[in-house]
Amino acid sequence: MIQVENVTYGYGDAPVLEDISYSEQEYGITAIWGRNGAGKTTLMKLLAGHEKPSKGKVEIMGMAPYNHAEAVQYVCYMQEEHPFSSIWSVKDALRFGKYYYSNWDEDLAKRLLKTFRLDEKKKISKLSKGMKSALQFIIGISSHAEITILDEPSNGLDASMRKKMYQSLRESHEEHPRLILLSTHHIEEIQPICESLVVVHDKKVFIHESMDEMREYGVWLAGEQNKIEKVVDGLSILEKSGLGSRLKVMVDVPFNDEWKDIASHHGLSIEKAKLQDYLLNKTEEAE
Ligand SMILES: Nc1ncnc2c1ncn2[C@@H]1O[C@H](COP(=O)(O)OP(=O)(O)OP(=O)(O)O)[C@@H](O)[C@H]1O
Repeated sequence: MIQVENVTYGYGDAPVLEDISYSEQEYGITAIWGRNGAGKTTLMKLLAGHEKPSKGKVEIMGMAPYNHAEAVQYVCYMQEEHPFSSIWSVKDALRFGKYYYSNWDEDLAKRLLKTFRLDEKKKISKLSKGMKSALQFIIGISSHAEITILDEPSNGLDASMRKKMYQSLRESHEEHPRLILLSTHHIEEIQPICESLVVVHDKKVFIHESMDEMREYGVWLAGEQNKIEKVVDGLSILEKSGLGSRLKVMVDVPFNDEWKDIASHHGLSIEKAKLQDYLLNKTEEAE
């Protein structure tokens, strides 16, 4: 569905993404995570055909999306601050969605307006940041586009609205499976509804893994310093803190029965690290 081969792209001389290769061949929800300025939006723009790679090849359904109407008909790309016309109302934006996306689900759009308490008559220019995000999300998800790309859909939404968003996303995807790519800084919250994870870091697609796999990684071990040092010898330590003779370390291993047995055997406490903390450490380690 998506094929990126040896792509380099930058806005000036320095590349933002360099020689990246990445593909998605199955339906599912993929979260794209990375530090500020890592290049998530840039990757999404390349996929949506808004930018042309300086080197390499981007393909959507076997076609290069840049300046290619046939290819982009499969794509709905909702930018972070989507440039709606300032005179449009919410209703106008939905009318645009209905006109533009051939698989548009009007019932879903209407239902989601109620879920997010959006008034159809309200001018988009008068919406709060969170309400605008909700509108963009509603259009993105109601498009039923084969490839739906959402840039920071939860931007500005409060915790309760984010919860509603994740739930609607999962339900809609289960009813109409498709490929949904979304960038996020709320990885901890969104990971339960995602099939896979892409991490953009250091100009590369640094990680592309199934979420089931990623959820397992990152283990906190705590206990007596000498015991910890013995157990983690030769392993990748992602974070370390100590107090007196006690040590706490995050290790780059899976949280599984084997590690629970090792910890119990050495009298150490063991805990799963949060995915967000694990990724922050992994990307720091790689710097
Ligand atoms: N239109 C532009 N002109 C020049 N530089 C740009 C432009 N858009 C992005 N950049 C630069 O490209 C880099 C990647 O930006 P991008 O928006 O893709 O990152 P991001 O991962 O989406 O970041 P964030 O999480 O902060 O939204 C940054 O250094 C940014 O300053």
